[in-house]
Amino acid sequence: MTQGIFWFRRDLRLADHPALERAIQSHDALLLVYVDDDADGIFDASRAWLRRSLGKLAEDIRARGGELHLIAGDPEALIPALALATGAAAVHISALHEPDADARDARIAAALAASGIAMRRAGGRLLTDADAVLTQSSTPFRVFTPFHKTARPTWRHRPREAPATLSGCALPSSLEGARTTIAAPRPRWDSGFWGMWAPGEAAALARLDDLLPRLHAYPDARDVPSVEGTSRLSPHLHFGEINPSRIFDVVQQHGGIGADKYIAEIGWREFAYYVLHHWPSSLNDNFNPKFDAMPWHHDPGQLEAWQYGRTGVPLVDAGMRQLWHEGWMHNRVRMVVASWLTKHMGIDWRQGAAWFMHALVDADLASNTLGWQWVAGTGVDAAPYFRIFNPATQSRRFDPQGAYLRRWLPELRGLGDDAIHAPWERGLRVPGYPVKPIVDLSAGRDAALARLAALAK
Ligand SMILES: Cc1cc2nc3c(=O)[nH]c(=O)nc-3n(C[C@H](O)[C@H](O)[C@H](O)COP(=O)(O)OP(=O)(O)OC[C@H]3O[C@@H](n4cnc5c(N)ncnc54)[C@H](O)[C@@H]3O)c2cc1C
Repeated sequence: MTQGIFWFRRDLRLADHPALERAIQSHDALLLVYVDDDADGIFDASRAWLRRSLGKLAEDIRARGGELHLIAGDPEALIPALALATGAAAVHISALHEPDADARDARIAAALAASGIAMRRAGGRLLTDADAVLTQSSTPFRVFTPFHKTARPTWRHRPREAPATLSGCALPSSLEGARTTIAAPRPRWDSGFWGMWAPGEAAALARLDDLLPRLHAYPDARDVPSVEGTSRLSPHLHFGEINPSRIFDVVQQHGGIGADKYIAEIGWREFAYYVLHHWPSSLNDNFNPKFDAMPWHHDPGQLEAWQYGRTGVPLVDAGMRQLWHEGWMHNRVRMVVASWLTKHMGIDWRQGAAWFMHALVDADLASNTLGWQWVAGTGVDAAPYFRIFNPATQSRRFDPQGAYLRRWLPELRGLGDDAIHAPWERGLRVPGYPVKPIVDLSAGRDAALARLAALAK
């Protein structure tokens, strides 16, 4: 009988799971484990998600006769120890496609190999082979559209049913001391999340089903923050509760208006991982080094006003409060709040990205970094720095009746449909809300352009 280990990470599902399928085919007995490593890049809001997602996965595994063991500690020590204690022939994983995590996996693979144990890595998080999708001169793409045109024809989906049964291997007694549970946040700041979210594979598949009848409206509705115009699949994708190949396949088969636009957004996620793969330093460094000399503004007070939705700019404040209450923010509003922070307030994109990583349930190194560098104008793709969103104009355009603003800023509910976008323009004073924006809109824009001009010299 051969023993194997399946190490779950951000692939918390049972269907469409190439690594799990291979592990089941390779061994008679499979120990299923999740290692809770606080240094694993799982930040606060997403940790609340993780806790519930693991609970659902454990239930799904139990229903098939198996057991998911949750242990805490450093995987570099625990995985080899577990493999030795169980006499495993191989440890199976899905690739994470993040520079630090991949380097750690390579070290674990080397440690296992030294004991004659294999580490078997499969895909399942992405559709694109980053090393195979290149320009005609064999260099990586720097711009989304040609990347997407080249990558999309290579995307494939091979449906895989969830296994009907799973074996229930016990945790070796030498590792009993590492057994853990993930505690609920204290205080329960996440309580607002769960009216909106249901972590787990079944809920991810239900979200995909829910999208299909709305797909025809997606190209326009995706920009309107007051309606459910998008799929809200991002945290499910982040935790691997659904394989993006399934989404691609289902949406492509459904077809019609909206399918291509939706698939292009899945393409942006692919592009984010592609950029991270080819330029791993873009996690911390400006993609364009010209911006290294940017004189970012250091102002903890202003940063905090942005974080807690007290800038006096309704669309920015509504977005930041949605983020705090739901652990998620609409994409259009993410762009506006990020532009406001980096351009009008002149604060380094890395500070905004760090707050998002803390507060988003879909916090994802690749997509978050690409999003911030794109909006800040320091990144890949043709998004110039001098593109500066006017938050009042954006608000009037994408939330004309102020429905989104009224939802998240109850203090402004009594204002008229136009005044609510920029109360200061009419000298309106609303108790409990800033009298004017923390940075004047046109002065902030001029200052941002002046910083750019100084860089160009
Ligand atoms: C500053 C900034 C930070 C961001 N941080 C993150 C993040 O940490 N995690 C994250 O998943 N997305 C991030 N995004 C991208 C995007 O805002 C979210 O993916 C999207 O809002 C999720 O909602 P949805 O699932 O309803 O999207 P839908 O419109 O339904 O799109 C479907 C899927 O496509 C992918 N997608 C859509 N837009 C993008 C995009 N611009 N970049 C990458 N993938 C995209 C997501 O996986 C999404 O779930 C960020 C964008 C910006 C501007």
